[in-house]
Amino acid sequence: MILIMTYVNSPSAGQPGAHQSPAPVFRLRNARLGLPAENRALLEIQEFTLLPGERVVITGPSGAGKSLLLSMITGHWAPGLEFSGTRIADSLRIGCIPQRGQDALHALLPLRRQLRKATGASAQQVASTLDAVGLGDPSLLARRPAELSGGQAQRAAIALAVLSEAPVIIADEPTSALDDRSRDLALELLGTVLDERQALVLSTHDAAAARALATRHLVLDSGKIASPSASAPRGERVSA
Ligand SMILES: Nc1ncnc2c1ncn2[C@@H]1O[C@H](COP(=O)(O)OP(=O)(O)OP(=O)(O)O)[C@@H](O)[C@H]1O
Repeated sequence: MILIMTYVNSPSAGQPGAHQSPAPVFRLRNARLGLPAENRALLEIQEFTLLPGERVVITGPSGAGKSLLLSMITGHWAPGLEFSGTRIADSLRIGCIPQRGQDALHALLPLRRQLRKATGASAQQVASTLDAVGLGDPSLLARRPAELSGGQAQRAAIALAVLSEAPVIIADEPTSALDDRSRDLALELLGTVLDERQALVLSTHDAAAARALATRHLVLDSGKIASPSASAPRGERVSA
């Protein structure tokens, strides 16, 4: 499976202006995903702006629209759904950390080789990133994804996201398949190894994830953002 998805680009979100704040990497305005056959909206987002380096955690009850919001960001939604509104992306690249790390990885290629192939990163970059996520053991590097534990595969998926250098990383319930120890490690890594310019949007049922990571916490309910959403200054976390 290819981790780095491409999607149709729109004109840059960056607006030359007097403000010092960085240009957004992604924006939605008056965005709606709906079922035209039933004339029904599933998700309506008036405004969502993502800045470089933000760590946005999305929570909300089952069916609230968390996965649909992530699909609005990637630009890939299920057949039969219709998007309307404005969707502005500043880059063609987006990284994805799925629920199961194995789903981000090519099933047949050894770990180190596939990270180099998928990202074009140097051997040195791959080695240091794998080391940073705790996969520096040489015996792991030659393994195929099926030969990794769930936690190791998730850390490999995080390494892939880092090496992709994609400005936006989405993660759909990335800790839900992990035991407590692997979950804590994956959260810690997400908070530390992503580049400070990479923006992360993570959906979860896990309040600990929101506490550990979020510089902004969005709560979705019934297909809408339940306001107000909490946010913290750059470099700080919000409590969920
Ligand atoms: N392709 C589709 N066709 C029809 N309805 C859909 C489709 N995809 C999602 N929905 C509906 O949209 C709503 C939001 O779904 P979504 O998967 O985004 O919820 P979620 O918050 O991610 O839930 P969960 O926490 O259970 O994963 C749900 O009511 C779901 O049934």
